[in-house]
Amino acid sequence: MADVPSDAPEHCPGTSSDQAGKSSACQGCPNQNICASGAAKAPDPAIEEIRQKLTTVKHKILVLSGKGGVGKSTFSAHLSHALASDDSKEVALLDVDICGPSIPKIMGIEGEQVHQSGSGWSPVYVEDNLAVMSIGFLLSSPDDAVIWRGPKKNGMIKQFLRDVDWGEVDYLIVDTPPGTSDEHLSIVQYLSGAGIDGAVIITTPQEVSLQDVRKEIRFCQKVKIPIIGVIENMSGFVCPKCKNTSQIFPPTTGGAQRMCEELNLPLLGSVPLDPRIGRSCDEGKSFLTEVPDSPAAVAYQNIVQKIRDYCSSHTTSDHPF
Ligand SMILES: Nc1ncnc2c1ncn2[C@@H]1O[C@H](COP(=O)(O)OP(=O)(O)OP(=O)(O)O)[C@@H](O)[C@H]1O
Repeated sequence: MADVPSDAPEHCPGTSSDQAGKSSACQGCPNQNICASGAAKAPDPAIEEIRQKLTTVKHKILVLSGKGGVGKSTFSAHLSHALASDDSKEVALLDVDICGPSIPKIMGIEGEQVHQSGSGWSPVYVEDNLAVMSIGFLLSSPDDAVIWRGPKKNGMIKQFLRDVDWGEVDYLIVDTPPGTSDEHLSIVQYLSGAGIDGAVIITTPQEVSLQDVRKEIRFCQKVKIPIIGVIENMSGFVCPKCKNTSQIFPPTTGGAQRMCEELNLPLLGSVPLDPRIGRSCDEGKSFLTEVPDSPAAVAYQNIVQKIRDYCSSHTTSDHPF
């Protein structure tokens, strides 16, 4: 069968079969989730429509984490702010955390509405050169719960990529939910034509987070997304008075560094824990402009520079799916 992957188990039903990912032969196969999601089936015509739509978007970056609450949305927001601080760059931030959209709050645009224009949905602008799209803008209240199964989430992500009037964009940052869920499979599937520059993976120094990050790394390798690098967030606490650093999560200090060395991945940097980050996020303000000289803001800026450098030295077509 033409659609049986080379690493398939015996009696694999094939990626385009209705039984893909569901038959007894699929149990234990590393491709099971991808096949069951339908992502491996015959290409959806939307992939080509999205490819055409996103020809005006230069760089597409995914922000991933194994665990929730490790600072992924916070980083996505600050990466977007930092990139948009260069007025010559157009930046877009897409929140595909369908069930827990926190980007509108962090970006200070909670309660905003998206509008339909002749060329699609208009995103919400934080600055002239910083556009945001999130399901949070489509809910009647921030407390509304989105309880959707995979196909509905898939449809929403398709619409975000195909029907939003993104315009000319230098960087599209995609904030994802934790783990490797339906949203990840959808985004990978729908961007397979347009291409993804790479993924930034966020972890905390704790072993529980590092363990899940290894799964995230394997996911990227499996779906052939280049990994730009790993960020260790909440990495120590710098006392604002004495400037000494305390490790909050001993004895795992340096865990991300060791994991990166072992897996031959770049560690983009470590961002210390700073309670002012949470405060800025709650107030919808950029921590980078609120406390620009803090060790955490400096760490963010250094990391963002590495991501800029990565994007300018890679083109998406270097990494065809
Ligand atoms: N370096 C940091 N220092 C202090 N607080 C931080 C730091 N990074 C993130 N936070 C705070 O940690 C909390 C979780 O961050 P965030 O919502 O970005 O995590 P997440 O990984 O996106 O979570 P989820 O996947 O569940 O949406 C937030 O309250 C945020 O303000």
